[in-house]
Amino acid sequence: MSKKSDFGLIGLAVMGQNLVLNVESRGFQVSVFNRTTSVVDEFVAKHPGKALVGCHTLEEFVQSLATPRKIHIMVKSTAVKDTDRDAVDAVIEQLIPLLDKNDIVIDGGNSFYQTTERRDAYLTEKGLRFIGAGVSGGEEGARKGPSIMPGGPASTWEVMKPIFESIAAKVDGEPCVIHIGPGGAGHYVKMIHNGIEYGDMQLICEAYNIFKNAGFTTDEMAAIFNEWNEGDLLSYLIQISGKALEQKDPETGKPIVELIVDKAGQKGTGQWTLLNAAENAVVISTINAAVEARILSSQKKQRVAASTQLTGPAVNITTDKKELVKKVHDALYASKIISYAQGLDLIKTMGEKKNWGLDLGRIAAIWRGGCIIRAKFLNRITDAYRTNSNLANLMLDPFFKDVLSKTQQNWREVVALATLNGIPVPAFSASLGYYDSYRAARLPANLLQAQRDFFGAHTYERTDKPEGQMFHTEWPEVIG
Ligand SMILES: NC(=O)C1=CN([C@@H]2O[C@H](COP(=O)(O)OP(=O)(O)OC[C@H]3O[C@@H](n4cnc5c(N)ncnc54)[C@H](OP(=O)(O)O)[C@@H]3O)[C@@H](O)[C@H]2O)C=CC1
Ligand SMILES: O=C(CO)[C@H](O)[C@H](O)COP(=O)(O)O
Repeated sequence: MSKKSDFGLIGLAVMGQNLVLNVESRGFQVSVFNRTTSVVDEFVAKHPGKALVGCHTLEEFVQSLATPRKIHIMVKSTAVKDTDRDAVDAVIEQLIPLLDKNDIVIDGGNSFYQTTERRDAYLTEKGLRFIGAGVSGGEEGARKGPSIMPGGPASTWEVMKPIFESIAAKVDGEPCVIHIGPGGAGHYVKMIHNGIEYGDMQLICEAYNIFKNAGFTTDEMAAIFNEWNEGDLLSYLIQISGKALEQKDPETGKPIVELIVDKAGQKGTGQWTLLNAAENAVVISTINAAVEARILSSQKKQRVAASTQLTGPAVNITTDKKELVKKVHDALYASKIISYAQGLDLIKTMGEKKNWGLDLGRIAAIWRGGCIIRAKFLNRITDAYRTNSNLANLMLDPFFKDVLSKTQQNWREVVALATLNGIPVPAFSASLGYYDSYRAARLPANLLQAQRDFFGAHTYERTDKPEGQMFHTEWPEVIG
């Protein structure tokens, strides 16, 4: 073998293959390996003339790479606790004896950030360098330019920067990749990106469900999403929703969306986001609602059985169609802002706790292109944090404050309309509940504190006494 490769990738499934083609297209020679080696042969044969080196063993693969080696692992990740071991660990274990000091191992899969921290410590101890990089954009993004969220030592990032910057999506000439922070910071931010992705998807589905119940045809709904994609809601997920609604089934001629079973899958990143939010006492009610909506959707048999037993109102939506479209647009826009406010609040909280030095403005900027949540309004989020990096909550940025003020009447009407008609809008209403709770100078938690003190002598603070001074009341006995 003459020239050594600049980059190596293990795991030639959909993401791996497309990333390889992307890296190769930027002028790098890439070595590839896959556990099932026939996949290597098929892949290389399918792309004649490209600077690809197909390898049948890991030994051959490692030897084909220039040092320090840059090895990107893109295999199935399933570990959900730092004690779990999965395919990424299996590949790392096989690689370790073959590598030299300072070689770089990158895990580009959707790994849980705590497993990334474990792997980082483990490989560092072995004299190797590790990067846990979240990659978003699906198949198309991987091929044409994803958003990449790498975590790990800044010095290792510097080595990887030329390749990562050349393959990432570009927005206004800026690559959609930055060094997120040390350790598991990159995979952590990717996890929250996915939580936000869940929120966006559920909100779009709730808008669709209202339209459907109001009697809109699938083509009408497609046209609405296509139109929305020209305005404030311009985003990849709105775009693909419009396109999905347009698609007809070749067999029946019916809209394909209406033939798809209403059971949502999920691989885990949304649930991890929920667990992490609970651990850090951060409210992410919109994202929670989105994850739970997928769970309830998957309980199809129970829902079908319950639909014949539990009653609800007959749907009767008489709102003018044009007016309804505007109202739902505003409800979706406002709820989306809340979802991002919550996700970013969680990132901020964890970043501070872990001392990761996260820059929310720069993180929002790399989500503007390449990734699944890419959207026009991420420019506004970027601006908001560039103007005030200490913003307590995205809702308080002047631009978003104004949007929430202007959209809230329609938002409230949509939640009320859906509720009165028995149409579930868990994410729209959770978002509104968050907004109203966050802006309330006084919540009913005073009564809650009284209850706690009543049954458990948990004590409370008083409005007329200094903060931190605790009181207890001798409540009457109620058990006779
Ligand atoms: N699909 C997507 O849109 C996105 C996926 N991701 C993440 O990227 C990673 C790759 O995703 P995707 O391309 O969909 O592929 P999959 O998650 O379906 O993983 C398949 C790949 O993993 C390999 N693999 C599985 N088990 C092992 C093992 N024990 N040892 C070695 N290799 C193994 C397979 O090899 P073999 O061919 O031998 O079975 C194959 O190359 C995942 O972590 C995923 O979560 C991130 C962003 C988007
Ligand atoms: O990471 C991604 C995009 O950013 C993947 O598409 C992810 O697998 C989607 O998650 P889920 O399968 O849980 O819907």
